[in-house]
Amino acid sequence: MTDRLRPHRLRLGVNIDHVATVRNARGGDHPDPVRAAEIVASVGGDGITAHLREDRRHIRDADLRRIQDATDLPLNLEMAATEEMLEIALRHSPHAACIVPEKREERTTEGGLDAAGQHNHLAPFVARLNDAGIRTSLFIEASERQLDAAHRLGAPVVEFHTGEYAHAFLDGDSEKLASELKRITDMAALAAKNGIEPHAGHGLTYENVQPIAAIPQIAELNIGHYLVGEAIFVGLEESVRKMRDLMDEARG
Ligand SMILES: CC(=O)[C@@H](O)[C@H](O)COP(=O)(O)O
Ligand SMILES: NCC(=O)COP(=O)(O)O
Repeated sequence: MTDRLRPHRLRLGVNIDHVATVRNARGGDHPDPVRAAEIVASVGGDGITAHLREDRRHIRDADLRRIQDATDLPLNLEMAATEEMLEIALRHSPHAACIVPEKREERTTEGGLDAAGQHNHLAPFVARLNDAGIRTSLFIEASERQLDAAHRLGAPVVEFHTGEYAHAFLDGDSEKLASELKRITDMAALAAKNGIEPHAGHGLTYENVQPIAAIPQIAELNIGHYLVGEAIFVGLEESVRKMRDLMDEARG
């Protein structure tokens, strides 16, 4: 059996946003995120993730169709819960859409979506994406309250924001790291028990990925900034391949 057909293989979605960040720095068309998507496909990545931010600071509208045309890999579109983004998602019909919180002035996605506090706002977005056959995911903190809200909203997938875990790792705060890992581990088990597929991502690196990858219920990791950063030194093929190997090693 080839690796990609293994029943419980942890999927790697590669977020190519920051290839577009570098492109946009000079306003031209190099480096092209489409070329990155093709490389990800050639080295066994399982999906492409792209966050079309409202301010278009990296991925732009035209990139989406070009990515979809260039590879057969499933596209996971990260999007804010706005009418504009919903219309774009419905028009492009990606394999998956992950609803993320978005603040115009933030440097990156700072926390999880408040699915519990925004139930009434989010419900029509989840319903319309689900109705269109797009696998809807909510990018939430690993907490019982948010997971329960995702369940009530009818989201088939959640992605746990691993930013706090990644910060604790960087800070060398072993107590916080252990409690973040426990929180994600416990919530992954609860999600799976409730029939929700748990994913994880944000701030994952070669150094911190394995404890997260080892959580048995987690079906997919979405990793971007670090892989693109490493690619500057070793190339995207090599950075994706090494991440893949580390994930496989963690799963045993
Ligand atoms: C939601 C999320 O975590 C990703 O979108 C990722 O962080 C890349 O985009 P930004 O760097 O713009 O947040
Ligand atoms: N949803 C998380 C993601 O797509 C990638 O986050 P990062 O690795 O760029 O921090």
